Amino acid sequence: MRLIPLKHSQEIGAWAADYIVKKINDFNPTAERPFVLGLPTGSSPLVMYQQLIKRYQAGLVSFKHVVTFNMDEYVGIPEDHPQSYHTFMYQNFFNHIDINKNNINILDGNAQDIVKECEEYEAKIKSYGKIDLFIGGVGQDGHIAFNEPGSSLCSRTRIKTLTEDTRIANSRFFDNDITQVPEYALTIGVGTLMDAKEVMLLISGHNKAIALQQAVEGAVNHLWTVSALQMHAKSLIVCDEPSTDELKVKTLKYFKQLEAKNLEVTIM
Ligand SMILES: N[C@@H]1[C@@H](O)[C@H](O)[C@@H](COP(=O)(O)O)O[C@@H]1O
Repeated sequence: MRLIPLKHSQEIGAWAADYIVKKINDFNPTAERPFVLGLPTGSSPLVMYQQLIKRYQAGLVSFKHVVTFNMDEYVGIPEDHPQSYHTFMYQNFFNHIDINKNNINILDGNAQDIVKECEEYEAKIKSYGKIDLFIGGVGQDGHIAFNEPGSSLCSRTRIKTLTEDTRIANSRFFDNDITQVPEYALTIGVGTLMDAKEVMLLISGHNKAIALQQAVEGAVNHLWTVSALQMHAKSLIVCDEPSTDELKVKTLKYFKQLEAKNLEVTIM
């Protein structure tokens, strides 16, 4: 695992955007060989999307040959609901870049046959081989996508019941009214995420400090599904200072030293 400790949350978005742009450009995607990107919603990736749009507008990157798979979607709210993840993605990203609409994949939370919907999502991901880079955030309780505490660390795309904690946290987007927050969501599984070639998480704010601590210093544990990343061959966490409040001083120093060394190698 690589940990990139930055000072402010704004820096996370710029760092992540630069990383993604480099990955896409190095890959040099074509229609026959697209770059496959896994994407999250939430407040954590917002600056990253803004920065990606800026880089697209500046001609630094094209999404023409990029295929995307979103992590999750609420069940039971219309696709055009202001808080659906469909709406979020189009408003904050897809409407502003040159992505081919046929290359966008988001789970349908209103599918008649949920099991089929989830199986087809998994099959579609597999049809591309592997997701090249999956980006995510983390919930305060350590969930990735909507893999709530106790989710199997081998889980695949399926329906999940949202915990009270998650519904309270997400009620800020629903007039602070928990009764408006859906009770279920479709989500990729921890196993689906782990299959990606690379995973990058964006973590900011003091309210995520325990989740980050569990991700980096805790034992691999289904109660903190984010900790599964310790078993991933190529994972990366980009975080800000407040989110590192629960890490040991020694841990933080160690990762900072590693990054300083990385920089030295790059400069040389
Ligand atoms: N399903 C999403 C997660 O994918 C996201 O990581 C989490 C944190 O969101 P935020 O970045 O707004 O704190 O919220 C939701 O639960």
